[in-house]
Amino acid sequence: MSTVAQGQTAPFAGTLDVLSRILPANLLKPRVAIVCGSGLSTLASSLRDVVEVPYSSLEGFGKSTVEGHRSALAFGLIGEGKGIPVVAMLGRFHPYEGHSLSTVVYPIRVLARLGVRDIIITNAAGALNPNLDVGTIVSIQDHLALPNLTGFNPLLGPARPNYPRFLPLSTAYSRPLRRLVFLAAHALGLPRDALAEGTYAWVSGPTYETPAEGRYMRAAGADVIGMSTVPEVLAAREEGVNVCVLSLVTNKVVIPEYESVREAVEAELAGRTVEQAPEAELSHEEVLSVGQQKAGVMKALVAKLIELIAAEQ
Ligand SMILES: O=P(O)(O)O[C@@H]1C[C@H](O)[C@@H](CO)O1
Ligand SMILES: Nc1nc2[nH]cnc2c(=O)[nH]1
Repeated sequence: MSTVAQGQTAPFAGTLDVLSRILPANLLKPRVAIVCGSGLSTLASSLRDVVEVPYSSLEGFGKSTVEGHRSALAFGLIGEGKGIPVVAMLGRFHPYEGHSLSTVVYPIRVLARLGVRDIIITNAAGALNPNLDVGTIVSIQDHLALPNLTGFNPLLGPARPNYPRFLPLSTAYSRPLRRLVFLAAHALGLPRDALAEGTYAWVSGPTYETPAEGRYMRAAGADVIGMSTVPEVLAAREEGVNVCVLSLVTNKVVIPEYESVREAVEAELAGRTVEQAPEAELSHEEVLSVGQQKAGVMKALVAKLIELIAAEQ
């Protein structure tokens, strides 16, 4: 197995050939794809008649090395009767793992070639908007990607036949799919504040934000922040696939008011004590544990959304 270097011709024929030999006919042409974010691989447990294909058997696929991500595609059916064929990526690739941007988006391009028309991309994210509580699902309506604006973009490279040179992104997050997300939440009877709308900021990671960085991204208009998703959105749009992104808020980004250590020391020297707020630090364990605890609502929402997508055909 080799991954896809920037500028290298992607090995689609080999990947598709392996899949066509492994999968039964009713699973080979999935209509909808799900990308499972950190701690969210249980989203695929709504599928039945599942066939799992490890990434290690697929040329061009990398290995997910982040805890909470599995290295396999799961093909299966959702819904009653004949069912809707769906494929789930049980884990994704992040650039901070050392994967090239071409490897990060290669699975998305493969899914498009299998016939996927709608992709539901999920992630675990930190809330910058103080009104978003942990456990809220945010339907993403836009993104803010400093890496894209400063030269780290999966679409960089020579123009290719049949692909737009300048991809417009003003409608990247499908309004028809966002409508169905809110209808799905209504059908499930979710409380109003379980689902919000907002803008996702993409950062490369693997460091979490400093307070100043968090404050900056919030001031720039972002509601949640994470280390994935946007490269996948770009590749999906370039392939002509409709995109829906759901972020699960696993933590609030810590943006404290600065407390002066100088004033605390001066008070101490003067024999007074000054109360200082406890300092907080985020960990991936916290992200995963919240993701796993709250995955149930996300799973129900994604399954209902897929049923509504199929019903609109
Ligand atoms: O793959 P996602 O975006 O769900 O994972 C988030 C972002 C980082 O990869 C990781 C940080 O805890 O979780
Ligand atoms: N950058 C970033 N990614 C996250 N993924 C989950 N939580 C966070 C966060 O607070 N910041």
